[in-house]
Amino acid sequence: LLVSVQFPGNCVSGLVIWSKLCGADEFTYTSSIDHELFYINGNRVDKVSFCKSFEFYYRNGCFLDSALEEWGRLGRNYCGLEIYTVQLPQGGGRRSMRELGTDQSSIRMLGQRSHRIEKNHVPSSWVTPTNITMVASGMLLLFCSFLCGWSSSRSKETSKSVSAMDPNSINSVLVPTTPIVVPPSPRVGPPVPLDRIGSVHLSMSQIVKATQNFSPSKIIGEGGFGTVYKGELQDGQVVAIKRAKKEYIGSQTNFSNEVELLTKIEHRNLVRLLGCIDRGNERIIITEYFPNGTLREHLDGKHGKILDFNQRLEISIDVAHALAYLHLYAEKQIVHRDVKSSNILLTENYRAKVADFGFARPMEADQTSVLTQARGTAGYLDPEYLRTYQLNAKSDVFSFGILLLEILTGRRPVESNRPTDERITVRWAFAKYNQRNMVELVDSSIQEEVPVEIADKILNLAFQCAAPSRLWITICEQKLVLKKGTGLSANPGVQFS
Ligand SMILES: Nc1ncnc2c1ncn2[C@@H]1O[C@H](COP(=O)(O)OP(=O)(O)OP(=O)(O)O)[C@@H](O)[C@H]1O
Repeated sequence: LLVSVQFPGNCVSGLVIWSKLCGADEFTYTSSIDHELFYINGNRVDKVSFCKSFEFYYRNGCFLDSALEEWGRLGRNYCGLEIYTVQLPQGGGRRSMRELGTDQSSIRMLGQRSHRIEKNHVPSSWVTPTNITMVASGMLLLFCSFLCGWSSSRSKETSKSVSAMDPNSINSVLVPTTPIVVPPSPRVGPPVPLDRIGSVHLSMSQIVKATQNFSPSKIIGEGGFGTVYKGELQDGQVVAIKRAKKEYIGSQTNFSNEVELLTKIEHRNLVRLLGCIDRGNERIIITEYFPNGTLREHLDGKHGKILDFNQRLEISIDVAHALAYLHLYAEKQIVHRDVKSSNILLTENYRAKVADFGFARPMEADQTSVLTQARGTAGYLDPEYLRTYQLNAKSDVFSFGILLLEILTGRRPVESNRPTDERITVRWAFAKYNQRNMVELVDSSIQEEVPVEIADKILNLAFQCAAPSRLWITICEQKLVLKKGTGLSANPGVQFS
């Protein structure tokens, strides 16, 4: 939901947004003859940060048409975005502040220039402890590790996004599908030599040989920051070789630092780093190879066979175990920052391996959160992290909640081709859940019957994890930890307590 506010004097305007996905933020702009000032939640920010945040919210459909229209009418389109708004028929979709106030939200005036929605962000049904005894024999979160060097390429200030326009929709938005990066933060740790890291020590010429000189026929995937090749080593071992694009190789890379960190991490649900090369213009990571591809590909039906419900539960548990390891048991706590279905690789037996640690961030002992640039992928990003840049493990918990919804529904976190009110999966699912419409919630491609009580528990957990406030995410996180070794069972109906 979004409320647009015009302030007196024609020189100040603001946007206040609230949504389950996006959280609450106030965007304020002031101008006088010789300067412009930008604020987010009352804090002065530079124009670049302001526009990046604004753009993110806009692209995720967090703004309501009426507010954008107001913003545009005031001539506040400073961020170079083309704002699309379409009048809804019969007045639907235009909601005034007053309407919002009577519609579950109460609005508190914080002063002439500042309005904030004080709605209880989490519907009460999300937080009833008895609702969820659930989950997770390891639905603990947070994963681990490695993919060393991606960090390096990603530590550069790159903001890559793929735009998907849906001109037929009520409110066309641009949806970034690859990781977004907001302002930079200092990196930690000195670089270390990489030569002997991992169990596979290859020279560049051996890599060239294993990939047939990076032959296009050996490409198994393309990410935002590099190309992944299938490589066959001299001893017959098949590996995945990820080669960073040249444009992401910079001098300030912390590639080696991260490699060193990630090699200390080992868990059966984490993709194993086998080796790295950081020489000249090359940043290469060698990992285990998984012929079964990514979870997202399976949810999209790209591998033919559809994942059954049991397999989906196993995968959820595996990811939870991986995250629990990263957050609780690794030498240093590690926040992955990019938990998503396309970063979950599947083994031949459909067990999950969390991959892609390019954004992963180690936390120092006793450090509960760290101020850092917002990184991750749209749709999976913890709104509080986005708002405050304070990163902690709860951001991964949030992403895990979104992932659970993906696994159960088969939908992507943001479905840009659907009608506006169905586009954000967590909102859509929560609405259906409140209507007790379980049939529509469960992926229709699942052939077997899904026990309603199990689907209910998964959803309940997902909503607690993907709550807009960390207060509620904490509840989810604690439950997952307390429930370690119990709860979610891959054998539906037997042990899902
Ligand atoms: N170890 C692996 N085994 C098999 N396939 C892999 C492996 N690693 C990556 N891939 C394939 O390569 C694709 C690209 O992976 P990569 O990690 O570079 O990008 P991504 O995570 O999809 O995108 P981004 O890096 O932009 O988030 C994956 O989607 C997957 O299909």
